[in-house]
Amino acid sequence: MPSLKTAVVGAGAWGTALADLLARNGHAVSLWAYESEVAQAIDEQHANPVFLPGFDLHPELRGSNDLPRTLEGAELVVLVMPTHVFREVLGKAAPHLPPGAAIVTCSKGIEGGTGFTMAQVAADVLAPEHRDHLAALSGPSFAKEVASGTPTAVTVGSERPEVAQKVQAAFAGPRFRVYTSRDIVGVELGGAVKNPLAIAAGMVAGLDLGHNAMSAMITRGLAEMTRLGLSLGADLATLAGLAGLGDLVLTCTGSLSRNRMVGTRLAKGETIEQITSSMRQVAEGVKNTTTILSLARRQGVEMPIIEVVQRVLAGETTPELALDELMTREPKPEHY
Ligand SMILES: NC(=O)C1=CN([C@@H]2O[C@H](COP(=O)(O)OP(=O)(O)OC[C@H]3O[C@@H](n4cnc5c(N)ncnc54)[C@H](O)[C@@H]3O)[C@@H](O)[C@H]2O)C=CC1
Ligand SMILES: O=C(CO)COP(=O)(O)O
Repeated sequence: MPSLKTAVVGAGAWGTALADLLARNGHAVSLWAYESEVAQAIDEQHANPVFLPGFDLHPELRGSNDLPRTLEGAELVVLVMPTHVFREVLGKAAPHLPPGAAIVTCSKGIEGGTGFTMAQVAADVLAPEHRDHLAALSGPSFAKEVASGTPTAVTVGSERPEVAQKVQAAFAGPRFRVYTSRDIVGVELGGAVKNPLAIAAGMVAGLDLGHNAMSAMITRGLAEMTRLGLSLGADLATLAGLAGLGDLVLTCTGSLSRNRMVGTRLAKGETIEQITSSMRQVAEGVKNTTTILSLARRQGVEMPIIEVVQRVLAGETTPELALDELMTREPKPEHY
């Protein structure tokens, strides 16, 4: 793979881990950070003590707080902003995107109001000549594990196979396996929907409800993800793959998940305000539960687990009552 001039936009844990991976793959990477102190630490100390503490970053990785300079001449642009600021930051980046650059979304969520995935937001914001170069990368991938170099496999979706293959080649390495897919909607939807489901799984864990309950939560969560995905044109195989089931299992069972941790803390009696005010990192499920539910209602799709998560987050019920409520819903066939 030839070395690509690469811009990574967003220096949270995931943007930093991906930028480091791309630099290790021999690309010339510039990482834009929203906070100037984060940009400076990346550039000068080769570290991100705020969002990815404890890792030495590649010495050639450049940090910057200047978006136009970060994007100058980029052949690959990797977008990793939290979803609630995605449109705003991309709007600022748009005039500086070089023509022909592959543009990859790596954020996991659905935009409020529009119900768009992040690649759909990008298609909405960007000039028509950029739209043919869009891709989305998603799958079971905790930033800390990717930064440690433990084996990880993800999927990159694009309507254009040549774009997916370019992105695949740029990211792939002996510890980071990348599959391609034409189903960009399915790839993005899996990553978005698993976040509120991981909050539910955290509640199951926090209440010590046992392994049976966790397995039921994951499987019925997958049913909700699948119903919504199919209604939006996603492929069943994508939802059963890395970006769907794979990421759902990881975040529902992995102690590194921020969304799962939110659910566990809710179950232990903290309020959502107490939890979010104690975190600088983003747990996308907190804001995205409502955006996903609105999308589901628009599609006429039932998502009972995500509905109770929304009511717990709104303070309308407790995790105990919410989980009881799920168990006592009207009896029905498993598949309908
Ligand atoms: N951390 C992980 O393991 C993974 C995260 N993701 C996704 O990546 C996206 C980014 O998450 P992380 O990198 O983990 O972030 P993070 O939670 O580590 O850090 C928060 C990020 O938000 C940025 N930020 C806060 N306010 C901002 C504003 N007003 N404008 C622009 N940026 C602002 C911060 O600069 C920082 O980059 C999310 O959608 C997340 O779901 C996807 C896969 C793995
Ligand atoms: O998306 C992730 C792993 O694939 C990270 O999950 P959390 O945002 O819940 O930490």
